[in-house]
Amino acid sequence: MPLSLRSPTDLLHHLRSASTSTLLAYAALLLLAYTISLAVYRLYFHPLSQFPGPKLAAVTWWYEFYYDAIKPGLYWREVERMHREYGPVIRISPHELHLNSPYLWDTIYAPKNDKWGWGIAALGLPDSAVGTVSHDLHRKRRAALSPFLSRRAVEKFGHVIYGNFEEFVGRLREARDARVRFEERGGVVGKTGEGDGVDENYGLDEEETKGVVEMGRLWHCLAVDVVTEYAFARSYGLVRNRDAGKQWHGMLQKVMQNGHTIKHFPIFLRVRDILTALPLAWVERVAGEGMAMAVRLQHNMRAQIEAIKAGREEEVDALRYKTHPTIFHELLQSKSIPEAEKRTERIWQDGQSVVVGGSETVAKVLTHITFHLLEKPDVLARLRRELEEGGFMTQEMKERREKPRWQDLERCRYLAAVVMEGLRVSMPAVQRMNRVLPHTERVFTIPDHARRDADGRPVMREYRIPPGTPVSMSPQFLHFDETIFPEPYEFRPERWLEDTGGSVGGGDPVAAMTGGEKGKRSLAKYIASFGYGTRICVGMNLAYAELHTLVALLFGPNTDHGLQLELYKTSIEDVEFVHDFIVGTPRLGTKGCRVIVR
Ligand code: HEM
Repeated sequence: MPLSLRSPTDLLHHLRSASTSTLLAYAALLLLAYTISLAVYRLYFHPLSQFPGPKLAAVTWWYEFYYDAIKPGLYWREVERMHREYGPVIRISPHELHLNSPYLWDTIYAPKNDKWGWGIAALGLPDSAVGTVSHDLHRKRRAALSPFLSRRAVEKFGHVIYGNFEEFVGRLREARDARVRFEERGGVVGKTGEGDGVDENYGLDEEETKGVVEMGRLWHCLAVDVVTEYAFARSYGLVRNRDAGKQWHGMLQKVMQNGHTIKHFPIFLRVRDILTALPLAWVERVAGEGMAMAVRLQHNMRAQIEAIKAGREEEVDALRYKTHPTIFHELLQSKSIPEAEKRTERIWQDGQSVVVGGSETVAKVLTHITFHLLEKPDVLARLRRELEEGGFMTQEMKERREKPRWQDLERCRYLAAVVMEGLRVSMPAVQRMNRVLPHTERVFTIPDHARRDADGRPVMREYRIPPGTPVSMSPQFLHFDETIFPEPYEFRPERWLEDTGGSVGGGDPVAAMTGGEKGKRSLAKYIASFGYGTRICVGMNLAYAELHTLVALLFGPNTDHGLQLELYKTSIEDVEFVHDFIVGTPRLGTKGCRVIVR
């Protein structure tokens, strides 16, 4: 019988009397109609409909999800392909434009633009400075954080880096001894190819017992130890505790790999909340020791904050700061934020962001530098020569067995160049940096390399970005842009010495990067490893102090550990960035940057 509905009451009556299968059919039809109209809207009527890009990416988030989560971490490659086909401004999802032009970084990141809430929700730290969407609120939160990480503050903490480095050297010595013992039993570890005593089928752990060290993990543990001692006045001790380091590092790799899935389905963040609420023994059983350590860190931070607030941290050993005030003392005393901003539930998030922000990033750069120095003996030799001849250690310092100071080391131009090149190639932060453009149209004119004029020059094009549009840019496109860094895949520190703007070795590297020193921003302004503009990394001073000092301590001629590293079955494919798991990650299945110690 044909359906005749004359009023909404008829419709309701009809639905009430309809069978389940009819209702399901109606629901499916409705869903189909909604999907089709949404697709039509996004393709033809959406404010971004005029921008080029694959139709599927404009219609649905699943396009991005596929490359992010299934491929995984390869959407950046697809975005790179889209730029080649469609030009410098493209639509990469229903709501987001991606821009690729070295000339737009200041335009997008220097103004007071907000972050895009969707883009940073996966971090799970909405009340930390880094997770704050609003520009104005972020300014206050950052002002409270900055003094703790200022240059002056960092200069006083050289001993934190040296102390933890000693533990690191201890681990390298253990590895050397393990190799010697293994070889004494007739095994062979080294670049011997055929007949090598370490079987390719061995896992990393088995290799470790024969003296092979995966430097990515060891640097990571050291970076965690330094940043936790700096921020919470007690080192997490991952270098010393090999198993804990392994668990923690493994957990973090998984969290980073799942970052994109959480971005698309933030509901998974609730799993973290549930885990935090469970007893630690259960967390360990359900999610492993690494996750239990992360939850324990959260509990400790909360307890430390509460104890400081109540003035009773001296009473409990586990909460007492051993050597210096913690990041939480700084935040609780800050005049830059009102009392409401000092609630425990907010400031532990700043504590967490410092651990997350200051560990794998630092480790990634150090791992790349390690690989390239060991792979290029001429670069290593030049570095050692310049450190030797630069006068960074006086005779008295050597006699007193003192360590070189960061303030002095950063004057070594070649060391600074090695660090800058490490920052460029290692891609410690590869995620798209989102900003929402303000509520007025933005217009800019840039070259479109996908279209050429009769003389082969890129055509200049004007782009009008609708108000309120989320836009993003990716550091990897900047760092490997051959118009700025010729032969971009070559690790060539010399390019920084040729830089007429003198980006390196002339003093404060942070000032050089942020344009604080007039005339010192030529090449450095094309480095976005630390982010860019108003949200640039607040931990840069500590990062540079670690990078300069640790490279000089491990590879320089003035230190007394007497150890020599040699790459072990490691090629560029084991370190170079392939997957965007928030930090740049090499091919899946690699055993990482492995060395043996002599
Ligand atoms: C080579 C080392 C490092 C790299 C490559 C790096 C990279 C970055 C990047 C890309 C951002 C901006 C994120 C965004 O736009 O949302 C950032 C922010 C941040 N970093 Fe770092 N970082 C490094 C070292 C550190 C260290 C050592 C610390 C802690 C002591 C730290 C703490 C932070 C914090 C707290 C923020 C948030 C700043 C804000 O939103 O105002 N980072 N970092």
